[in-house]
Amino acid sequence: GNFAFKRPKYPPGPRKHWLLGNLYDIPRHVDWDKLLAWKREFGDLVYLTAFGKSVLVLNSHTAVKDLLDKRAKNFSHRPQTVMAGELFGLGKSMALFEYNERYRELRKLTQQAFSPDGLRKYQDVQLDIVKLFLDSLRKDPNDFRIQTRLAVSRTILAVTYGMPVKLADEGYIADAELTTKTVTMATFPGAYLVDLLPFLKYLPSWFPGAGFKKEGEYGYKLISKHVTRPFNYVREKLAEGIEHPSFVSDLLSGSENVRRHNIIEDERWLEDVKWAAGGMFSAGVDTSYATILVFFILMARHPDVQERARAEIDAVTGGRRPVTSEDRSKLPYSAAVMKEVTRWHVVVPTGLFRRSGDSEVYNGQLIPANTIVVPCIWSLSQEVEDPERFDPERFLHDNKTPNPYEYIFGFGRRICPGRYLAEHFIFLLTANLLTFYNISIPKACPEGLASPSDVTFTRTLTSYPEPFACDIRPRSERHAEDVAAMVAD
Ligand code: HEM
Repeated sequence: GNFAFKRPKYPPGPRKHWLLGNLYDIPRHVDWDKLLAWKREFGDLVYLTAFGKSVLVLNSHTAVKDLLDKRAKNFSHRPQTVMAGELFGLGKSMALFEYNERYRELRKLTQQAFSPDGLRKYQDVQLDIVKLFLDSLRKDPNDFRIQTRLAVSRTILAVTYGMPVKLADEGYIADAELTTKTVTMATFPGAYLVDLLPFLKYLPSWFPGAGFKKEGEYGYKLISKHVTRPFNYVREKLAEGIEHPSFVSDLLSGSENVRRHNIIEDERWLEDVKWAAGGMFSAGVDTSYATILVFFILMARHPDVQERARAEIDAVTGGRRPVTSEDRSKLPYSAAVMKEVTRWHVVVPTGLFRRSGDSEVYNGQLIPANTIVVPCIWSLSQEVEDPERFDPERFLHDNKTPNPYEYIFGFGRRICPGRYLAEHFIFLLTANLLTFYNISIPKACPEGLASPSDVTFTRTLTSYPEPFACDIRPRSERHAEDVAAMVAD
């Protein structure tokens, strides 16, 4: 036979321009409509190339499982981006860390610290933060977006660094916000020209057009400070013999693994833990915040769902005390609501991109080395009946509907380590919100704010609703008093 001359077959994709390849097909925004159109046209795998770079979009549960789970060894790398990874120094953060032995050690300990067991010790502080949140809505309900973000930020800082709420508010959150903004801008591949043309990084920063280098230097300083300051806070406390439970103190002092390997004072280990911790804020705040905002929107739009969830909660708690972690297993309808919220609008629609290490043949098709792999979580979320309908019922009777918690957090060895924390805190905040407040569509929206009934979503790596208004009122005078009393003592 002539099999020796067979040319490799690449997965299907949009037709390529003779010179530019798919340059103009590669979306500049996270465009889920286009991704879905490709899925309809080309199927589970969609392949694009431009300038010797290749991109593979994965559109089905099977494709994701086959490549990211079963062939994890080859598909757990991240793309290397010059701006974020090199110039900003973010290559040291967990989300961009090179997939190697050092990463795996760090990952293992991180997963222990953020496991349901490891997180139990933060239940009280999370509830305290939720109470402050509820109280803030009593005082100024129109501030709900800022207050949501604040509650999530406080939680991440409390769990990562053991930082008390007051200190977090005064010293750290503003800093962290600025840093997150800078990081976000730099992490969408193609956001900066230097990521397409990496040799540009060798230009001196005074060179015309090399503004990105100045930006890089500015970003690097900003990020280092943001990462170092709270880390030093924990180390100082540890040196004074004060140990607030936290992710960092777990990794620096508590873990048996660390003691066994005698790496506590290893400079490199300190550096790794510092950057792993530093990345939690930008990875955890945006995503959790966006999810809670989607919850507000869907509750305003679906008063019947809201009422039913509330009735379920009241039946368990009596409706006068805050919902706690222990109540969670007794609230199946509320759990279905949260699943459907996360499915209905996937806040990380394209997942975090991966990269293939070596070339690989899958179902007879060639995936070259260094291909950027996009696990299209949005596509997975649409594999249900009538995907645009918001319907928590689909998780109650029909257990054939895939559980969103098994895909919205990513896959395999790089799956989101913060998933249990996110799930738990979002449950606590939303269940308590329903216990004490009614959420509805406002009669009129202030200038510049959309209504929950027609709000649109940003087409960014983490996708949020555009600014919107919501009508949020205590269920009764009595509920308002209960909230006030909760924070008084
Ligand atoms: C609703 C909330 C959240 C969603 C939807 C979410 C989603 C994701 C996704 C899709 C990934 C990519 C995983 C992959 O490559 O397959 C990821 C990674 C990551 N997430 Fe989350 N996340 C959330 C909350 C959090 C929180 C609260 C934290 C921290 C406390 C966190 C920390 C991280 C980190 C460090 C990574 C990088 C993991 C690695 O590359 O090893 N996330 N997340």
